[in-house]
Amino acid sequence: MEQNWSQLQILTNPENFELVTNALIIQQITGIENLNHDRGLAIYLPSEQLTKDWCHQLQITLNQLGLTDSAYQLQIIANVNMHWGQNWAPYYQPVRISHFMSIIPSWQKDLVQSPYDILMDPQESFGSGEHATTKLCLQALEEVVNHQESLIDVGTGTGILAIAAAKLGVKTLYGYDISDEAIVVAQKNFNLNCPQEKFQVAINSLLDNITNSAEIITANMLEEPIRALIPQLASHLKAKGHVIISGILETKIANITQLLKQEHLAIIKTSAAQGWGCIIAQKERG
Ligand SMILES: C[S@@+](CC[C@H](N)C(=O)[O-])C[C@H]1O[C@@H](n2cnc3c(N)ncnc32)[C@H](O)[C@@H]1O
Repeated sequence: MEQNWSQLQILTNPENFELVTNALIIQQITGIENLNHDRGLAIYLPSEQLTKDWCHQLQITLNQLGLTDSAYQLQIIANVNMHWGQNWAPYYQPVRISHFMSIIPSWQKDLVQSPYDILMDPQESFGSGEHATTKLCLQALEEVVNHQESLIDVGTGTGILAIAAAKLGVKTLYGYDISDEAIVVAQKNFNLNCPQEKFQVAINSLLDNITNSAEIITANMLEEPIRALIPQLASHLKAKGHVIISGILETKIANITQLLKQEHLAIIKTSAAQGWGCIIAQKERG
């Protein structure tokens, strides 16, 4: 039977995006996209799941996180994909990441133009390329990847960063996530894009009990897990290895760079888009 999906739009100012993202993650939602012109954030849920009770619970969570009712507006667009691949299509156009990399919805394979283009099912987990933090990490990967052998992607989500790294030439890829849904989706997307490469994906929080190291570590997560991850980074990075961090607000870049420096990671570059920040840092010594 065909699944009906509805879109929930949370209309609010960009300075509230992190709080709304936190609330959605608490509600077990990871597939979050920015609405055009930064009008707010949107998610998709099976229509029968997107009930008034569900929205009420979200309002309670938003409230607990400090967002008052007047700061946002919820709007439901019912049954957006009556026909899979037709009604989704207006919402998910290819997302241009750089001169030679785009994210293409998996049902529009014919739009793939470059070997670096990535196919994605955007509805599945956070990491469809729509979000500024994912774009910033992908752009950072293009700058950093240069014949390295291995990459660890913490909070892999759809696996999008590991896929991009594999396409850019990294040979051994590891992805970790606390969500079992993400693990399945990441592996599926990886196989769709890079069937010939190896991707070891596992459920794990941060890098707890992980013994392997890599030349690049990517982590696009909220500020709290990023802060918890920073002390672990150096020991999982090979000599002169790079970390790419995003998911933090642009206003928090200075705080996070400070923590990275304390772990002897030198700041190579910071960038920002739509209020979100991204940091590239490098291990100073082996
Ligand atoms: C913002 S999404 C990023 C997805 C993808 N890497 C990207 O760049 O688009 C964050 C992901 O981190 C995962 N996550 C959150 N806390 C985590 C933790 N402590 N350890 C591992 N993964 C975590 C979430 O389940 C989610 O899939």
